[in-house]
Amino acid sequence: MKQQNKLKILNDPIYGFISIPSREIFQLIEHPYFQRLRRITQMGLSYLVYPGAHHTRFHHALGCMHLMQKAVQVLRSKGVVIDDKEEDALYKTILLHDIGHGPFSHALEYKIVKGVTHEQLSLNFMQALNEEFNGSLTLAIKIFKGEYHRPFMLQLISSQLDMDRLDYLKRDSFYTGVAEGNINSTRLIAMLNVVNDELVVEEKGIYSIEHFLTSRRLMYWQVYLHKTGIAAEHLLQSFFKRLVELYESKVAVSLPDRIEYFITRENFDQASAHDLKMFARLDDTDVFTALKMNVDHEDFVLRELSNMLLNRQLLKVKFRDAPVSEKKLNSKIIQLQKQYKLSEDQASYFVFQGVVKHTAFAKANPIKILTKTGKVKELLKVTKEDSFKALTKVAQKHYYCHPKLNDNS
Ligand SMILES: Nc1nc2c(ncn2[C@H]2C[C@H](O)[C@@H](COP(=O)(O)OP(=O)(O)OP(=O)(O)O)O2)c(=O)[nH]1
Repeated sequence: MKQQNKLKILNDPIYGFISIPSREIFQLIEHPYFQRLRRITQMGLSYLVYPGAHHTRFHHALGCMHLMQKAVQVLRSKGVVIDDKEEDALYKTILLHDIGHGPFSHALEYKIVKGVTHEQLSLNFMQALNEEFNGSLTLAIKIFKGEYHRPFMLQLISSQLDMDRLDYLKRDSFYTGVAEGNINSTRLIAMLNVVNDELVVEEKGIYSIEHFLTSRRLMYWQVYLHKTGIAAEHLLQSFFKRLVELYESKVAVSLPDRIEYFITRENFDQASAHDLKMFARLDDTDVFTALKMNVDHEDFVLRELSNMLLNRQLLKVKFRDAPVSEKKLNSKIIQLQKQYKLSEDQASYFVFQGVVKHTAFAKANPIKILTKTGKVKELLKVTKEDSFKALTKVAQKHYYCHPKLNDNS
C-alpha cells in the first residue's frame, strides 16, 4: 500500500521551506515512530491559555533540523571541519532528539509511563531505528550519548544555546502569539564558532545572547509556567492518579489498552522491545479518548476532572510569594466537602498548592565567548552587565488552586 513520495521540501510557517538533506533522512521522517510526533503536542496544555498553541513535536523536530543545516553551513564557512558522515549524524541526532516524548510532552512525563525520561526513550527509539537502518545511526547515537570526541556536536543539540532552544522559543512564540519570545535565531547561529572542538559565540553576539536569555525567561513565566496552564496540567496528572487508584480498587474504568498497559506497570522496561512498541502506540489522542470515555463515570472525581479538562472549566489559581498555611488549605477543603458532600480525599483533588521554579541561565555548562582578542572565556566573565547575573538566579513562585466557590475567596 505504500506509495513512493518524492517530496523533499516541506513548508514551515517559521522558516519557509525546509529541505530534507538525504533520502535516508526522508525515510526516517516517514517512519511510524517519527510520524507519531504529529500527534504529540509541543506545549502540553498551554493551548488552553493560548488557543494557537497546537503545534507538535513533529514541527519542532523538523525546525531543529533546519537550524542545524544553517549551523553546519556557518561553521564550515568559518573553516570548522565537519565531514559528510558527521553532518549526516548531526541531522539525524537533532531530528530524533525528542522522539521519546510521550502524550502532552512535559505535562505527563513520568505520569503514564513511569521511571523513564523522554531522553532515555529517545535513545531507545534511536537504537531500534539503528537496527532497522543497518547501523546508519551509530554515529548519531554516539553524539547523543556524549561519547563522541568532538563535544561541540552534542552542544549544538543539547546545551544552553542549542538548536533545540533556538527553534522552540521562536516556534512557541509564533504559535502562541507572544511576540516577546521571538528570538533572532539567524543572528545567533551566525555568531557561532568552534574552538578546540568546543562551541563558542563570538563576542559581538553578546547582545543577541542577552535577548535570547531574556526571551527564554519571559516565555517561561508568561507561557510555559502560566498559572492557568500549571493548574490544568496538575488536573491532568490528577486524572491519571485517580485512574490508577480506581483501577487498583477494582472499580471499572474505560481506557485505551495502551494506557492501561502502562498505568498498571511500575516502570518502563528499558530492555524490552515490547515496551517500546507499546509506547510507540501512545499519543495525545489516547489521553483525549480516556478523558472522553470517563465524562459520565460514577466516580465524582474522575468525572469532574474529565469534564473540567475537556470543557476548560478550570480552577481559580493564584501565584503567591509563599505557600498558603495548612489551616487555610484545610478550611477550603472542608468548605468544598460540605458544598459537594465529598470525602477529604476527594476534595483534595480540587484544592492544592505547589511551587514552580525557573532559571533562565544556569551557571553550570556556561555559554563560552570567543573574545575579540581570540581568548575563550565564560559569558559571565566577559560581561559586567547586571542583567546577565540576574538571569542566573532561581526564580520561584508558589501556586494555590481551588474551585470558584460562592464566598468571593
Ligand atoms: N506547557 C509547558 N510547556 C513546557 C514546559 N516545559 C517545557 N515546555 C515546552 C517548551 C518548549 O517547547 C519545550 C522544551 O522542552 P524540550 O523537551 O524540547 O527540551 P528540554 O526539556 O531539553 O528543554 P531545555 O533545553 O531544558 O530548555 O517544551 C512546561 O512546564 N509546560
